[in-house]
Amino acid sequence: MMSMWGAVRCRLIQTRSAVRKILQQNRAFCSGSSVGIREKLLAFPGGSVELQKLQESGIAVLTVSNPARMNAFSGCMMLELEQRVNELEIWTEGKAVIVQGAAGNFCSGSDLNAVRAIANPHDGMKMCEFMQNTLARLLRLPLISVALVEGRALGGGAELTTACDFRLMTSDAVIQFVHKHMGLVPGWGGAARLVGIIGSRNALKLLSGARKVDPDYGKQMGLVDEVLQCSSGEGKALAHAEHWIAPFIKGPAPVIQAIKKVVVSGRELSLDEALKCERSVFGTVWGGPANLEALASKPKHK
Ligand SMILES: CCCC(=O)SCCNC(=O)CCNC(=O)[C@H](O)C(C)(C)COP(=O)(O)OP(=O)(O)OC[C@H]1O[C@@H](n2cnc3c(N)ncnc32)[C@H](O)[C@@H]1OP(=O)(O)O
Repeated sequence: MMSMWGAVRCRLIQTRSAVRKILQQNRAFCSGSSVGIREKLLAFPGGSVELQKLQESGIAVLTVSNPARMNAFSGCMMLELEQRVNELEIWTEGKAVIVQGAAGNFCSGSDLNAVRAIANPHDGMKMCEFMQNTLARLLRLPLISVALVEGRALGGGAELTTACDFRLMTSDAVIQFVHKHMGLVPGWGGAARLVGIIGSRNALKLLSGARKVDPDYGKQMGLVDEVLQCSSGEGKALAHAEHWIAPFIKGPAPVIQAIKKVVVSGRELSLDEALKCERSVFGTVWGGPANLEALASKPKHK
C-alpha cells in the first residue's frame, strides 16, 4: 500500500502536470493567434499597469494608471496587464491581489482613440480574445482578488471588476456597463462573468439599461461585497480594502492558494472534473506543515 507521503507526492505531481498544461495553453496563445493584434496594440502607447508585491502581507496591488484618460486601457496597457498576470501566476508566497485605478478613479474601459483605430470586426475580435484570455487568467489566479472601485468603472472597466473574486466600492463610486451607449456589448468576458455573479435577469437589467450602479444598488443585487466608509480619491480606500481582506488571507500562502484553486475548479469544471481537481489539491496540503502543526496543537474550533 502507498504511504501517506507517497500519495502526497503523487498528487503533487498530478497538480504540477495540470498547472503545466494550463501554462502551455497560455504560452500557445501568447505565441500563436494573438501575434497580429499584439503588434497593433503596441502602436497605442500611454499609461501603465503597475504591480507592487507586499511580501510581508502576501498582498499584491495592481494599479491601472492612465490618469489623463480616466485610466482607460491603451494598447500597451493591455499587453502590460498580461505581463503582470504572468508575474502573479508564479508568485508562490502571495495570497491576494487588489486591483485598483490610479488617482481616485477605477478605469474608463478601452482607450477610445485605440478603439477608433482598430474599429473593424476582425481586429475588434482579436483584441477581445486577447483581453478575455488575460482576464480569465486574472480570475483564475491562485490568489484572492478584489476590485477596489473608486470613482468610475465604465465599459471595459466595469468588465475588469467582474474578473475579480470580490468588489469593494467607496461611498461615491459608480460601476456602469456603458457598452449599449457605445453601440457595443461587453467583449472582455464581462457579460459571461456578470451573469455568473448576479444572474441573467439582473445582468440583463444592467446591460440593457446601461444603468449606473451605485454602492447601495450594487450591494442589493449582489455585485458589490462591501461599501467602504470613505470617498474616492481620499487616499484611504486601499487601507480599508487591505483591512477588509485580512480575515480571508490569515494563514499560510499554500493553504490560501489551495482554497482559491478548489473554488476555481468548482466554479469552472464539471462536477466530476472538479472533484478530481479537489482531491489533487487536497493532496498538496494533507500532511503538509500547516496541517501537521494544526494537528499537534489539538485545536478546538469554538
Ligand atoms: C470592450 C470594451 C469596451 C469599452 O470599454 S468602450 C469605452 C467605454 N468607456 C467610455 O465610453 C468612457 C467615455 N468617457 C466618458 O464618458 C467621460 O470621459 C468620463 C469617464 C465619464 C469622465 O467624464 P469627465 O469627468 O467629464 O471628464 P472628461 O470627459 O473631460 O475626461 C477626462 C479626459 O479623459 C479622456 N477619457 C475618458 N475616458 C476615455 C476613454 N475611455 N478613452 C480615451 N479617453 C478617455 C477624455 O477624453 C478627457 O480627455 P481630454 O481632457 O479631453 O483630452
